[in-house]
Amino acid sequence: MCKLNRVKELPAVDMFVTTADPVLEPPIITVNTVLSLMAVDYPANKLACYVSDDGCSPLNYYALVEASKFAKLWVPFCKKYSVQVRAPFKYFPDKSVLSSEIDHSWEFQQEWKKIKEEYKLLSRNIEDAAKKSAALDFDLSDELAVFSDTERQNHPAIVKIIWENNDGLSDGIPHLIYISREKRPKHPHYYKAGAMNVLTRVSGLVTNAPFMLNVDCDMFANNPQIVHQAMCLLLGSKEKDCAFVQCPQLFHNNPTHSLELIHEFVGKGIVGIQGPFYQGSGCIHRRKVIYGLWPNDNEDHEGQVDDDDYDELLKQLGNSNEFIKSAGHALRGETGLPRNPSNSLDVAHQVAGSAYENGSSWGEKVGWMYGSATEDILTGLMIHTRGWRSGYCNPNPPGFLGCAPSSLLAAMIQQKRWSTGLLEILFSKNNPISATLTANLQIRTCIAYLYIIIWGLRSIPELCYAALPAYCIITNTNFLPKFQEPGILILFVLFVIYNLYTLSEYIQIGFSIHSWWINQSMARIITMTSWTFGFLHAVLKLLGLSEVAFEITQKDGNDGDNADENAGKVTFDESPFFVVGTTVLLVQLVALATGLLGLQSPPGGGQGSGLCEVFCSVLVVVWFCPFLVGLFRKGKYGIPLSTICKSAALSSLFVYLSKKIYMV
Ligand SMILES: O=c1ccn([C@@H]2O[C@H](COP(=O)(O)OP(=O)(O)O[C@H]3O[C@H](CO)[C@@H](O)[C@H](O)[C@H]3O)[C@@H](O)[C@H]2O)c(=O)[nH]1
Ligand SMILES: [Mn+2]
Repeated sequence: MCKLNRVKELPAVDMFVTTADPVLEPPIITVNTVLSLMAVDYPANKLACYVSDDGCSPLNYYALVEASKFAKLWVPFCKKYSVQVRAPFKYFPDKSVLSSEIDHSWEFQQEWKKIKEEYKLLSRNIEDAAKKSAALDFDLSDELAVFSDTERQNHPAIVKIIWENNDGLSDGIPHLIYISREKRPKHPHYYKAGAMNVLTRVSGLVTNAPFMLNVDCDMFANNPQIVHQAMCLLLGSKEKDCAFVQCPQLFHNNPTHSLELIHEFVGKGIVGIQGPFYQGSGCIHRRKVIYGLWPNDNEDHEGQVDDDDYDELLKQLGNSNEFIKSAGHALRGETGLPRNPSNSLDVAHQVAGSAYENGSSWGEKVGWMYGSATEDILTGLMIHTRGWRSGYCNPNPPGFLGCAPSSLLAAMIQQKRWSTGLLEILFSKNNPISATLTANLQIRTCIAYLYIIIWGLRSIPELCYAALPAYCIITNTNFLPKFQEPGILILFVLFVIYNLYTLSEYIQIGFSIHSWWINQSMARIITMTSWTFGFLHAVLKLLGLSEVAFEITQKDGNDGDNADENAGKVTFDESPFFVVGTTVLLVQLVALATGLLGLQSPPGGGQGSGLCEVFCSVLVVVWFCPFLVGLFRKGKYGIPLSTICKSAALSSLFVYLSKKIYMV
């Protein structure tokens, strides 16, 4: 355990939650995240929770107001009984808490029941309000009047204090503040990065905590000690050793997600170089680093303030005197006077305005960086580029748990955005290579960044490799040695070693063989579909022909009832991702049928295709099994006829071109 008891007073932490769409991100999810943060084991007067709502949704606001009322029961209950998981949607279904805790008295049982009922009521109220708002029959009471006449992409800034811990009680309930930044059609808003920058500025005015925790709306605090744990790293080392502390992204609805493997076998290695990448959620940043400070800005003058450095930075932060003053405090490590949140509201609206960043360096040198759909990796890279290190916090139980996309389509959209965003970084002037050559990014960290940011490039060779066996079978040629030739042994050994090696990684961390297989198949599908589109999108953006938008991932509601029933079934729609996937499959099927029926072209100069080509083709079919099943299913679990027709046309084109190229 760490030595936080040596610290006289715990520092304040501002906690940020971002949400952007009350349909794709049901408010009850955000509410659970907020409740879990408000209930962490940390003095309540040192915490403030800020929720950014890019959806400008009265429903979200209403849900948070209701949540703040429930928090008055929930937070004391959690602290009194040392509840482990402080997101009610996870806590209440787990009946074992009632039976296993022997010393839990009759009193506990009564309270448990009462609070469970209250949570049910809260969920129901939010659901009812959602139905009304869907029918545009939402009662805009006085409090909600600010939302009238607003459009999602066109509205003034709304900053509202939902709950204020007025008496500064350490065992009270932390402040809860709602922010919907100004949006105007002509002003770019930079998606999540823009939202994070507004959160940074508004919180700078209101509480100005030296540390900022940020989580996505679907990522609840799963370990009530997490803020303490992160502080051990942030306060326990020299500043320059830790610009931010990142908890690995883990998922409550998909514990065997392939990201887990990356954390285990790549992430932990990176920790030993300059520290983990910033992953967008479950991370605590130092405010002054976000304001653009370099590790050596105050190195030589321990305790002394180098005014020139700071003045230079302050110039970049926009033109609100109040905000600059607060940023000055933050950069100098002074806490400033604790303020009453309601006193800062006017300026808060100003810094949440869409024009505030004009002429400043937000998004370029300070704050969350603009220019990539994976703003997290870019922002972390820029911090590492300045020479900072980062810390890794992976307590048991895990600090945060999020929600992985549960449908194939949602995963494909997310992966497309990631691959585009990562390539945007590769193609930008801030890429890791130039960061190593011209700034302070260590060479091994550079390689680690390159390892992930070139993901999207992989789609093209993979598509070629998938096409190759089919091409060979159709044209009766070969790209692999014959079965009886000794050369085949080399390939066979490589194939077996690769698969055994990846399988052993799964087994080492206690995952099943089945999860290995599912992830192998998903990796092939995602690479050939999402990453291809991601790559094309990044190229179009590079050529100035397209803009990259942040398509939000669909999050499932917290009821989880329907989830099990349909688990494992893949749903399809007319999305182009499925056209590519179905085409890859059909091409193999056509090739295999051609081979079986002996319709191949007569062998030319070569030896004709053999068993190895057939094996490769069958392997692709097996990887694309979800599509094969989809061909025969009806309704949403079947591939739509229009998609099959498009894919059939593309496959015919492939066969035609293969024969044509072969003839030439
Ligand atoms: O215009 C926007 C778009 C998104 N978000 C928020 O951004 C977060 C992440 O969005 P999500 O759709 O869940 O994307 P994911 O791909 O699941 O997110 C991962 O990837 C993102 C980009 O790399 C990171 O920002 C996230 O932290 C990381 O969890 C959510 O809280 C959204 O509400 C906004 O606030 N404004
Ligand atoms: Mn997400």
